[in-house]
Amino acid sequence: MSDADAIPASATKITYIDGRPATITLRRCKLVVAREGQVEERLFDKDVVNIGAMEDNDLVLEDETVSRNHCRIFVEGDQYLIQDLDSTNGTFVNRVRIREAWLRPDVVITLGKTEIRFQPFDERVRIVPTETDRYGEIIGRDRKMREIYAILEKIAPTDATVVIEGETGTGKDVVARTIHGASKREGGPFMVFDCGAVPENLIESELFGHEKGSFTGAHQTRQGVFEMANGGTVFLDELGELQLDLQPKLLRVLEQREVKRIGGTKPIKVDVRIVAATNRNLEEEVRAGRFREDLFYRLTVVRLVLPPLRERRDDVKLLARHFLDHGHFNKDREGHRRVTQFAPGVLDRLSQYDWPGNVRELHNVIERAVSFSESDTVELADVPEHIAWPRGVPRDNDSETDVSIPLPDFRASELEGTFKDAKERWVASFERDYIAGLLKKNNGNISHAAREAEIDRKYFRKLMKKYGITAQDDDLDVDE
Ligand SMILES: Nc1ncnc2c1ncn2[C@@H]1O[C@H](COP(=O)(O)OP(=O)(O)OP(=O)(O)O)[C@@H](O)[C@H]1O
Repeated sequence: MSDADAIPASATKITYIDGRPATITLRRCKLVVAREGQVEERLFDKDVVNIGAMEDNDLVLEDETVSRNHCRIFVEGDQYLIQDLDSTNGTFVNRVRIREAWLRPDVVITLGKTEIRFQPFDERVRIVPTETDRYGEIIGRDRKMREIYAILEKIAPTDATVVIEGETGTGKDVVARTIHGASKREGGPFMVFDCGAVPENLIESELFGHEKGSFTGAHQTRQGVFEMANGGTVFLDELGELQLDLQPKLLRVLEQREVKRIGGTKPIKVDVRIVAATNRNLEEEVRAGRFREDLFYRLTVVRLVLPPLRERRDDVKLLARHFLDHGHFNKDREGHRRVTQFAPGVLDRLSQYDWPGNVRELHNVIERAVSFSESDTVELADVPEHIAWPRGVPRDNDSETDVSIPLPDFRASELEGTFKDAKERWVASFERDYIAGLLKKNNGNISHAAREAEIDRKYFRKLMKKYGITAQDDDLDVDE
Protein backbone atom coordinates (compact mmCIF):
# COMPACT_ATOMS: atom_id res chain seq x y z
CA MET A 1 0.00 0.00 0.00
CA SER A 2 1.53 3.33 -0.95
CA ASP A 3 0.34 6.90 -0.72
CA ALA A 4 0.19 6.99 -4.49
CA ASP A 5 -2.77 4.61 -4.25
CA ALA A 6 -4.63 6.93 -1.98
CA ILE A 7 -7.62 8.82 -3.30
CA PRO A 8 -8.62 12.00 -1.50
CA ALA A 9 -12.25 11.69 -0.43
CA SER A 10 -13.47 14.68 1.50
CA ALA A 11 -14.58 13.83 5.01
CA THR A 12 -17.86 14.84 6.59
CA LYS A 13 -16.86 18.32 7.49
CA ILE A 14 -17.96 21.89 7.80
CA THR A 15 -16.10 24.65 6.00
CA TYR A 16 -16.03 28.14 7.46
CA ILE A 17 -15.77 31.47 5.69
CA ASP A 18 -14.96 34.48 7.89
CA GLY A 19 -15.68 32.41 10.95
CA ARG A 20 -19.20 31.46 9.77
CA PRO A 21 -20.15 27.94 8.74
CA ALA A 22 -20.57 28.04 4.96
CA THR A 23 -20.92 24.50 3.64
CA ILE A 24 -21.21 21.00 4.96
CA THR A 25 -19.91 17.95 3.19
CA LEU A 26 -21.57 14.69 4.11
CA ARG A 27 -19.50 11.64 3.43
CA ARG A 28 -21.27 8.49 2.40
CA CYS A 29 -20.38 5.31 0.60
CA LYS A 30 -22.49 2.97 -1.41
CA LEU A 31 -21.78 -0.76 -1.48
CA VAL A 32 -23.33 -2.62 -4.41
CA VAL A 33 -23.45 -6.23 -3.31
CA ALA A 34 -23.79 -8.95 -5.99
CA ARG A 35 -24.13 -12.65 -5.32
CA GLU A 36 -25.60 -15.40 -7.47
CA GLY A 37 -27.34 -12.96 -9.78
CA GLN A 38 -28.88 -10.88 -6.98
CA VAL A 39 -27.85 -7.25 -6.56
CA GLU A 40 -28.47 -5.11 -3.50
CA GLU A 41 -27.38 -1.51 -2.84
CA ARG A 42 -26.52 -0.37 0.67
CA LEU A 43 -25.72 3.17 1.75
CA PHE A 44 -23.49 3.91 4.74
CA ASP A 45 -22.61 7.17 6.44
CA LYS A 46 -20.59 5.49 9.17
CA ASP A 47 -16.87 5.80 9.73
CA VAL A 48 -16.57 2.03 10.09
CA VAL A 49 -18.47 -0.63 8.17
CA ASN A 50 -17.97 -4.17 9.45
CA ILE A 51 -18.68 -6.94 6.95
CA GLY A 52 -19.13 -10.66 7.61
CA ALA A 53 -21.55 -13.53 8.05
CA MET A 54 -22.32 -12.80 11.68
CA GLU A 55 -25.52 -10.92 12.55
CA ASP A 56 -23.78 -8.09 14.38
CA ASN A 57 -22.01 -6.80 11.26
CA ASP A 58 -23.10 -3.64 9.48
CA LEU A 59 -23.26 -5.57 6.23
CA VAL A 60 -24.31 -9.17 6.85
CA LEU A 61 -23.50 -11.58 4.01
CA GLU A 62 -25.33 -14.88 3.85
CA ASP A 63 -22.54 -16.70 2.09
CA GLU A 64 -20.95 -19.81 3.54
CA THR A 65 -17.60 -18.84 1.99
CA VAL A 66 -17.56 -15.57 3.98
CA SER A 67 -16.06 -15.58 7.50
CA ARG A 68 -18.07 -14.51 10.54
CA ASN A 69 -16.05 -11.29 10.81
CA HIS A 70 -14.53 -10.99 7.37
CA CYS A 71 -13.32 -7.46 6.77
CA ARG A 72 -13.82 -3.86 7.68
CA ILE A 73 -14.02 -0.68 5.61
CA PHE A 74 -13.17 2.45 7.51
CA VAL A 75 -12.30 6.09 7.09
CA GLU A 76 -8.70 7.03 7.69
CA GLY A 77 -7.95 10.71 7.34
CA ASP A 78 -9.59 11.71 4.08
CA GLN A 79 -9.70 8.24 2.60
CA TYR A 80 -11.26 4.82 2.89
CA LEU A 81 -9.26 1.76 3.91
CA ILE A 82 -10.22 -1.88 3.80
CA GLN A 83 -8.74 -4.37 6.23
CA ASP A 84 -9.04 -8.15 6.19
CA LEU A 85 -9.89 -9.57 9.63
CA ASP A 86 -7.98 -12.84 9.28
CA SER A 87 -10.74 -14.30 7.14
CA THR A 88 -10.46 -17.89 5.98
CA ASN A 89 -10.89 -17.27 2.26
CA GLY A 90 -9.30 -13.82 2.12
CA THR A 91 -10.32 -10.36 0.94
CA PHE A 92 -9.60 -9.36 -2.66
CA VAL A 93 -9.57 -5.88 -4.18
CA ASN A 94 -9.71 -5.98 -7.98
CA ARG A 95 -8.71 -9.64 -7.70
CA VAL A 96 -5.57 -8.97 -5.63
CA ARG A 97 -5.55 -10.51 -2.15
CA ILE A 98 -4.96 -7.83 0.47
CA ARG A 99 -4.49 -7.48 4.18
CA GLU A 100 -5.05 -3.74 4.07
CA ALA A 101 -5.57 -1.42 1.09
CA TRP A 102 -6.81 2.05 0.21
CA LEU A 103 -10.06 1.94 -1.74
CA ARG A 104 -10.53 3.82 -4.99
CA PRO A 105 -14.01 4.55 -6.32
CA ASP A 106 -15.55 1.66 -8.25
CA VAL A 107 -13.09 -1.01 -7.17
CA VAL A 108 -14.55 -4.47 -6.75
CA ILE A 109 -14.07 -6.24 -3.43
CA THR A 110 -14.44 -10.00 -3.51
CA LEU A 111 -15.27 -12.01 -0.39
CA GLY A 112 -15.93 -15.69 -1.06
CA LYS A 113 -18.66 -15.80 -3.70
CA THR A 114 -19.77 -12.23 -3.05
CA GLU A 115 -18.67 -9.21 -5.05
CA ILE A 116 -19.02 -5.70 -3.68
CA ARG A 117 -18.57 -2.57 -5.77
CA PHE A 118 -17.35 0.33 -3.66
CA GLN A 119 -18.75 3.77 -4.54
CA PRO A 120 -17.97 6.71 -2.26
CA PHE A 121 -20.01 9.82 -2.82
CA ASP A 122 -20.22 13.10 -1.00
CA GLU A 123 -23.05 15.54 -0.73
CA ARG A 124 -22.05 19.15 -0.34
CA VAL A 125 -24.66 21.60 0.84
CA ARG A 126 -24.65 25.29 1.72
CA ILE A 127 -25.50 26.15 5.28
CA VAL A 128 -28.40 28.58 5.24
CA PRO A 129 -29.64 29.62 8.71
CA THR A 130 -33.12 28.22 9.26
CA GLU A 131 -36.11 30.53 9.65
CA THR A 132 -37.23 28.78 12.81
CA ASP A 133 -36.58 29.90 16.37
CA ARG A 134 -36.28 26.38 17.73
CA TYR A 135 -35.02 22.94 16.77
CA GLY A 136 -36.34 20.12 18.90
CA GLU A 137 -35.97 21.29 22.48
CA ILE A 138 -33.41 23.96 21.58
CA ILE A 139 -34.77 27.49 21.72
CA GLY A 140 -33.12 30.55 20.16
CA ARG A 141 -33.42 32.73 17.10
CA ASP A 142 -29.98 34.31 17.05
CA ARG A 143 -28.29 33.75 13.68
CA LYS A 144 -25.62 31.55 15.27
CA MET A 145 -28.32 29.30 16.70
CA ARG A 146 -30.15 29.14 13.38
CA GLU A 147 -26.90 28.15 11.68
CA ILE A 148 -26.55 25.37 14.23
CA TYR A 149 -30.11 24.20 13.44
CA ALA A 150 -29.20 24.09 9.73
CA ILE A 151 -26.16 21.93 10.53
CA LEU A 152 -28.21 19.72 12.85
CA GLU A 153 -30.85 19.15 10.18
CA LYS A 154 -28.15 17.68 7.99
CA ILE A 155 -26.00 15.77 10.44
CA ALA A 156 -28.45 14.64 13.14
CA PRO A 157 -29.88 11.84 10.96
CA THR A 158 -26.40 10.51 10.07
CA ASP A 159 -23.99 8.57 12.26
CA ALA A 160 -21.39 11.35 12.27
CA THR A 161 -19.50 11.87 15.52
CA VAL A 162 -20.21 15.29 16.99
CA VAL A 163 -18.37 17.37 19.55
CA ILE A 164 -20.33 20.17 21.19
CA GLU A 165 -18.36 22.97 22.79
CA GLY A 166 -19.70 25.75 24.94
CA GLU A 167 -19.61 27.33 28.36
CA THR A 168 -21.54 25.76 31.20
CA GLY A 169 -25.32 26.03 30.80
CA THR A 170 -25.28 26.84 27.07
CA GLY A 171 -27.34 23.77 26.24
CA LYS A 172 -24.81 21.09 25.27
CA ASP A 173 -26.87 18.40 26.93
CA VAL A 174 -30.05 19.61 25.19
CA VAL A 175 -28.28 19.58 21.82
CA ALA A 176 -26.92 16.06 22.38
CA ARG A 177 -30.39 14.73 23.23
CA THR A 178 -31.86 16.53 20.24
CA ILE A 179 -29.29 14.93 17.93
CA HIS A 180 -30.21 11.50 19.26
CA GLY A 181 -33.93 12.25 18.98
CA ALA A 182 -33.58 13.33 15.35
CA SER A 183 -31.49 10.33 14.34
CA LYS A 184 -32.52 6.89 13.18
CA ARG A 185 -31.21 5.66 16.55
CA GLU A 186 -34.06 7.46 18.31
CA GLY A 187 -35.66 4.19 19.45
CA GLY A 188 -32.32 2.99 20.86
CA PRO A 189 -30.70 3.91 24.17
CA PHE A 190 -29.20 7.32 24.93
CA MET A 191 -26.47 6.74 27.49
CA VAL A 192 -24.84 9.68 29.25
CA PHE A 193 -21.36 9.27 30.62
CA ASP A 194 -19.95 12.19 32.57
CA CYS A 195 -16.15 11.91 32.31
CA GLY A 196 -15.74 14.48 35.09
CA ALA A 197 -18.08 12.90 37.61
CA VAL A 198 -17.01 9.27 37.79
CA PRO A 199 -13.99 8.54 40.02
CA GLU A 200 -10.85 7.89 38.00
CA ASN A 201 -10.47 4.31 39.19
CA LEU A 202 -13.97 3.42 37.94
CA ILE A 203 -13.99 5.17 34.57
CA GLU A 204 -12.49 2.34 32.56
CA SER A 205 -14.85 -0.26 33.92
CA GLU A 206 -17.86 2.04 33.54
CA LEU A 207 -17.00 2.76 29.91
CA PHE A 208 -15.81 -0.62 28.72
CA GLY A 209 -17.20 -3.08 31.29
CA HIS A 210 -15.34 -5.81 33.14
CA GLU A 211 -15.20 -9.57 33.45
CA LYS A 212 -15.97 -11.24 36.75
CA GLY A 213 -12.82 -11.49 38.91
CA SER A 214 -10.78 -9.08 36.77
CA PHE A 215 -10.03 -6.92 39.82
CA THR A 216 -10.81 -6.91 43.53
CA GLY A 217 -14.48 -6.15 43.87
CA ALA A 218 -15.44 -7.31 40.36
CA HIS A 219 -17.93 -9.89 41.64
CA GLN A 220 -20.01 -9.91 38.49
CA THR A 221 -19.32 -9.50 34.80
CA ARG A 222 -20.59 -6.07 33.84
CA GLN A 223 -21.30 -4.33 30.56
CA GLY A 224 -19.84 -0.90 30.04
CA VAL A 225 -21.64 2.16 28.70
CA PHE A 226 -20.68 1.43 25.09
CA GLU A 227 -22.16 -2.05 25.20
CA MET A 228 -25.29 -0.83 26.97
CA ALA A 229 -25.77 1.86 24.33
CA ASN A 230 -25.66 -0.64 21.47
CA GLY A 231 -28.00 0.55 18.73
CA GLY A 232 -28.15 4.03 20.27
CA THR A 233 -25.99 7.00 21.23
CA VAL A 234 -23.29 7.49 23.84
CA PHE A 235 -23.07 11.04 25.13
CA LEU A 236 -19.64 11.68 26.64
CA ASP A 237 -20.12 14.75 28.79
CA GLU A 238 -17.12 16.76 30.07
CA LEU A 239 -14.90 15.04 27.53
CA GLY A 240 -11.99 17.38 28.36
CA GLU A 241 -11.78 15.68 31.76
CA LEU A 242 -10.99 12.26 30.30
CA GLN A 243 -7.61 11.05 31.60
CA LEU A 244 -4.79 10.78 29.07
CA ASP A 245 -4.19 7.09 29.69
CA LEU A 246 -7.81 6.23 28.79
CA GLN A 247 -7.80 8.24 25.60
CA PRO A 248 -6.19 5.53 23.41
CA LYS A 249 -8.93 3.14 24.53
CA LEU A 250 -11.60 5.57 23.42
CA LEU A 251 -9.75 6.02 20.14
CA ARG A 252 -9.90 2.27 19.64
CA VAL A 253 -13.68 2.29 20.08
CA LEU A 254 -13.98 5.06 17.53
CA GLU A 255 -11.69 3.41 15.02
CA GLN A 256 -12.90 -0.13 15.29
CA ARG A 257 -16.31 0.13 16.94
CA GLU A 258 -15.21 -2.56 19.35
CA VAL A 259 -14.65 -2.65 23.08
CA LYS A 260 -12.67 -4.98 25.27
CA ARG A 261 -13.91 -5.41 28.84
CA ILE A 262 -11.31 -5.19 31.61
CA GLY A 263 -9.96 -8.71 32.01
CA GLY A 264 -11.61 -9.76 28.75
CA THR A 265 -9.80 -11.14 25.76
CA LYS A 266 -12.28 -10.98 22.93
CA PRO A 267 -13.32 -7.68 21.39
CA ILE A 268 -17.06 -7.00 21.41
CA LYS A 269 -18.62 -5.11 18.51
CA VAL A 270 -20.66 -2.06 19.41
CA ASP A 271 -22.96 -0.13 17.12
CA VAL A 272 -22.99 3.31 18.70
CA ARG A 273 -22.97 6.91 17.67
CA ILE A 274 -20.77 9.15 19.76
CA VAL A 275 -21.67 12.67 20.75
CA ALA A 276 -19.34 14.46 23.14
CA ALA A 277 -19.43 17.77 24.98
CA THR A 278 -16.86 19.91 26.67
CA ASN A 279 -16.67 23.34 28.21
CA ARG A 280 -12.92 23.38 27.66
CA ASN A 281 -11.35 24.47 24.43
CA LEU A 282 -10.16 21.12 23.09
CA GLU A 283 -7.61 22.67 20.74
CA GLU A 284 -5.96 24.33 23.70
CA GLU A 285 -6.06 21.05 25.59
CA VAL A 286 -4.27 19.38 22.66
CA ARG A 287 -1.62 22.13 22.63
CA ALA A 288 -1.13 21.75 26.38
CA GLY A 289 -0.60 18.00 25.93
CA ARG A 290 -3.69 17.07 27.94
CA PHE A 291 -5.69 15.75 25.02
CA ARG A 292 -4.41 13.45 22.29
CA GLU A 293 -4.32 14.98 18.86
CA ASP A 294 -5.35 11.75 17.07
CA LEU A 295 -8.41 11.44 19.30
CA PHE A 296 -9.23 15.11 18.77
CA TYR A 297 -9.31 14.66 14.97
CA ARG A 298 -11.23 11.43 15.20
CA LEU A 299 -13.89 13.02 17.39
CA THR A 300 -14.29 16.44 15.85
CA VAL A 301 -15.85 15.29 12.60
CA VAL A 302 -18.55 17.83 13.29
CA ARG A 303 -17.78 20.50 15.82
CA LEU A 304 -20.55 22.72 17.13
CA VAL A 305 -19.75 25.75 19.25
CA LEU A 306 -22.71 26.98 21.29
CA PRO A 307 -22.58 30.74 21.86
CA PRO A 308 -22.81 32.08 25.41
CA LEU A 309 -26.08 33.80 26.21
CA ARG A 310 -24.43 37.24 26.50
CA GLU A 311 -23.55 36.94 22.80
CA ARG A 312 -27.18 36.40 21.84
CA ARG A 313 -28.97 38.84 24.08
CA ASP A 314 -32.10 38.91 21.95
CA ASP A 315 -32.66 35.28 22.86
CA VAL A 316 -32.92 36.14 26.57
CA LYS A 317 -36.48 37.43 26.18
CA LEU A 318 -37.52 34.48 24.02
CA LEU A 319 -36.08 31.98 26.51
CA ALA A 320 -37.49 33.80 29.54
CA ARG A 321 -40.97 33.73 27.99
CA HIS A 322 -40.52 30.09 27.07
CA PHE A 323 -39.59 29.14 30.64
CA LEU A 324 -42.50 31.17 32.03
CA ASP A 325 -44.96 29.55 29.61
CA HIS A 326 -43.68 25.98 29.82
CA GLY A 327 -41.72 25.66 33.08
CA HIS A 328 -43.06 22.79 35.18
CA PHE A 329 -42.54 25.07 38.18
CA ASN A 330 -45.24 27.48 36.99
CA LYS A 331 -48.30 25.34 37.49
CA ASP A 332 -51.02 25.53 40.10
CA ARG A 333 -52.82 22.46 41.45
CA GLU A 334 -55.11 22.31 38.41
CA GLY A 335 -52.12 22.47 36.08
CA HIS A 336 -52.82 26.08 34.99
CA ARG A 337 -50.09 28.64 34.59
CA ARG A 338 -49.98 30.69 37.76
CA VAL A 339 -47.75 33.55 36.60
CA THR A 340 -48.50 34.67 33.07
CA GLN A 341 -46.52 37.81 32.33
CA PHE A 342 -43.53 40.02 33.02
CA ALA A 343 -44.01 43.55 34.34
CA PRO A 344 -42.75 46.28 31.98
CA GLY A 345 -38.97 46.62 32.11
CA VAL A 346 -38.26 43.18 33.60
CA LEU A 347 -37.32 41.53 30.31
CA ASP A 348 -35.08 44.48 29.38
CA ARG A 349 -33.22 44.15 32.66
CA LEU A 350 -32.83 40.40 32.08
CA SER A 351 -31.34 40.93 28.64
CA GLN A 352 -28.85 43.51 29.94
CA TYR A 353 -27.34 41.01 32.36
CA ASP A 354 -24.27 38.96 31.32
CA TRP A 355 -25.49 35.48 32.40
CA PRO A 356 -22.22 33.76 33.36
CA GLY A 357 -24.26 30.59 34.02
CA ASN A 358 -25.96 31.02 30.63
CA VAL A 359 -29.38 29.48 29.91
CA ARG A 360 -29.30 27.35 33.08
CA GLU A 361 -28.93 30.49 35.18
CA LEU A 362 -31.78 32.20 33.32
CA HIS A 363 -33.98 29.15 33.86
CA ASN A 364 -33.18 29.20 37.59
CA VAL A 365 -33.87 32.92 37.84
CA ILE A 366 -37.30 32.53 36.20
CA GLU A 367 -38.11 29.58 38.45
CA ARG A 368 -37.14 31.61 41.51
CA ALA A 369 -39.08 34.65 40.29
CA VAL A 370 -42.21 32.56 39.79
CA SER A 371 -41.95 31.14 43.29
CA PHE A 372 -41.51 34.65 44.72
CA SER A 373 -44.27 36.22 42.68
CA GLU A 374 -47.43 36.94 44.60
CA SER A 375 -49.55 37.79 41.58
CA ASP A 376 -49.82 36.72 37.96
CA THR A 377 -46.89 38.99 37.06
CA VAL A 378 -43.12 38.74 37.52
CA GLU A 379 -42.05 42.08 39.02
CA LEU A 380 -38.54 43.50 39.19
CA ALA A 381 -38.61 42.73 42.93
CA ASP A 382 -38.92 39.00 42.13
CA VAL A 383 -35.61 39.05 40.25
CA PRO A 384 -32.28 38.78 42.14
CA GLU A 385 -30.88 42.17 43.16
CA HIS A 386 -27.70 42.01 41.08
CA ILE A 387 -29.76 41.46 37.93
CA ALA A 388 -32.63 43.83 38.70
CA TRP A 389 -30.37 46.62 39.92
CA PRO A 390 -26.96 46.31 38.29
CA ARG A 391 -24.41 48.90 39.37
CA GLY A 392 -25.00 52.19 37.61
CA VAL A 393 -28.76 51.77 37.36
CA PRO A 394 -30.41 54.30 39.66
CA ARG A 395 -32.80 52.68 42.09
CA ASP A 396 -36.36 53.69 42.23
CA ASN A 397 -36.51 55.72 45.50
CA ASP A 398 -40.04 54.66 46.21
CA SER A 399 -39.13 51.03 46.38
CA GLU A 400 -36.54 51.65 49.12
CA THR A 401 -39.06 53.24 51.41
CA ASP A 402 -41.90 50.99 50.41
CA VAL A 403 -43.62 50.24 53.70
CA SER A 404 -45.95 47.81 52.02
CA ILE A 405 -43.17 45.14 51.99
CA PRO A 406 -44.21 42.79 54.79
CA LEU A 407 -41.74 42.43 57.64
CA PRO A 408 -40.14 38.97 57.75
CA ASP A 409 -41.78 36.63 60.15
CA PHE A 410 -38.87 35.83 62.52
CA ARG A 411 -39.32 33.46 65.42
CA ALA A 412 -38.08 34.83 68.77
CA SER A 413 -35.23 32.28 68.84
CA GLU A 414 -33.99 33.53 65.49
CA LEU A 415 -33.52 37.00 66.91
CA GLU A 416 -31.40 35.86 69.86
CA GLY A 417 -27.70 36.77 70.25
CA THR A 418 -25.68 39.23 68.21
CA PHE A 419 -26.24 39.99 64.56
CA LYS A 420 -23.20 37.84 63.72
CA ASP A 421 -24.60 34.82 65.65
CA ALA A 422 -28.02 35.19 64.09
CA LYS A 423 -26.56 35.52 60.64
CA GLU A 424 -24.39 32.41 61.06
CA ARG A 425 -27.41 30.40 62.23
CA TRP A 426 -29.44 31.67 59.31
CA VAL A 427 -26.72 30.89 56.75
CA ALA A 428 -26.24 27.40 58.20
CA SER A 429 -29.95 26.68 58.06
CA PHE A 430 -30.12 27.98 54.49
CA GLU A 431 -27.09 25.91 53.43
CA ARG A 432 -28.49 22.73 54.96
CA ASP A 433 -31.92 23.13 53.37
CA TYR A 434 -30.47 24.20 50.05
CA ILE A 435 -28.02 21.30 49.76
CA ALA A 436 -30.58 18.73 50.91
CA GLY A 437 -33.26 20.19 48.62
CA LEU A 438 -31.02 20.28 45.58
CA LEU A 439 -29.87 16.71 46.16
CA LYS A 440 -33.44 15.56 46.41
CA LYS A 441 -34.28 17.39 43.20
CA ASN A 442 -31.36 15.64 41.47
CA ASN A 443 -32.27 12.18 42.78
CA GLY A 444 -29.26 12.07 45.07
CA ASN A 445 -26.77 12.72 42.26
CA ILE A 446 -24.04 14.90 43.78
CA SER A 447 -22.43 15.88 40.49
CA HIS A 448 -25.67 17.05 38.97
CA ALA A 449 -26.67 18.92 42.11
CA ALA A 450 -23.26 20.62 42.36
CA ARG A 451 -23.42 21.59 38.73
CA GLU A 452 -26.88 23.06 39.11
CA ALA A 453 -25.67 25.08 42.09
CA GLU A 454 -22.61 26.06 40.09
CA ILE A 455 -20.32 25.17 42.94
CA ASP A 456 -17.39 22.82 42.94
CA ARG A 457 -18.37 19.21 43.62
CA LYS A 458 -15.74 18.92 46.34
CA TYR A 459 -17.11 21.98 48.13
CA PHE A 460 -20.62 20.58 47.72
CA ARG A 461 -19.52 17.36 49.40
CA LYS A 462 -17.82 19.35 52.15
CA LEU A 463 -21.13 21.07 52.88
CA MET A 464 -22.93 17.71 52.87
CA LYS A 465 -20.44 16.43 55.38
CA LYS A 466 -20.79 19.53 57.51
CA TYR A 467 -24.54 19.00 57.81
CA GLY A 468 -24.47 15.20 57.91
CA ILE A 469 -26.31 14.87 54.60
CA THR A 470 -25.81 11.66 52.64
CA ALA A 471 -26.68 10.77 49.07
CA GLN A 472 -27.03 7.54 47.18
CA ASP A 473 -23.92 7.99 45.00
CA ASP A 474 -21.83 9.20 47.95
CA ASP A 475 -19.73 6.04 48.10
CA LEU A 476 -18.79 6.42 44.43
CA ASP A 477 -17.04 9.71 45.09
CA VAL A 478 -13.86 8.21 46.48
CA ASP A 479 -11.39 10.37 44.63
CA GLU A 480 -10.93 13.05 47.21
N1 LIG B 1 -31.15 26.70 23.81
C1 LIG B 1 -31.84 26.23 24.85
N2 LIG B 1 -33.18 26.13 24.76
C2 LIG B 1 -33.92 25.68 25.80
N3 LIG B 1 -33.40 25.32 26.98
C3 LIG B 1 -32.08 25.40 27.12
C4 LIG B 1 -31.24 25.84 26.07
N4 LIG B 1 -29.97 25.82 26.49
C5 LIG B 1 -30.01 25.37 27.75
N5 LIG B 1 -31.27 25.12 28.14
C6 LIG B 1 -31.70 24.70 29.48
O1 LIG B 1 -30.70 25.14 30.38
C7 LIG B 1 -30.34 24.12 31.31
C8 LIG B 1 -28.88 23.76 31.13
O2 LIG B 1 -28.67 23.21 29.86
P1 LIG B 1 -27.62 22.04 29.59
O3 LIG B 1 -27.58 21.09 30.76
O4 LIG B 1 -27.92 21.46 28.26
O5 LIG B 1 -26.26 22.86 29.56
P2 LIG B 1 -24.77 22.32 29.38
O6 LIG B 1 -24.12 23.20 28.38
O7 LIG B 1 -24.80 20.85 29.10
O8 LIG B 1 -24.16 22.61 30.83
P3 LIG B 1 -22.89 21.94 31.57
O9 LIG B 1 -21.67 22.31 30.77
O10 LIG B 1 -22.89 22.61 32.89
O11 LIG B 1 -23.15 20.47 31.60
C9 LIG B 1 -31.28 22.98 31.05
O12 LIG B 1 -32.39 23.12 31.92
C10 LIG B 1 -31.72 23.16 29.61
O13 LIG B 1 -32.99 22.63 29.41
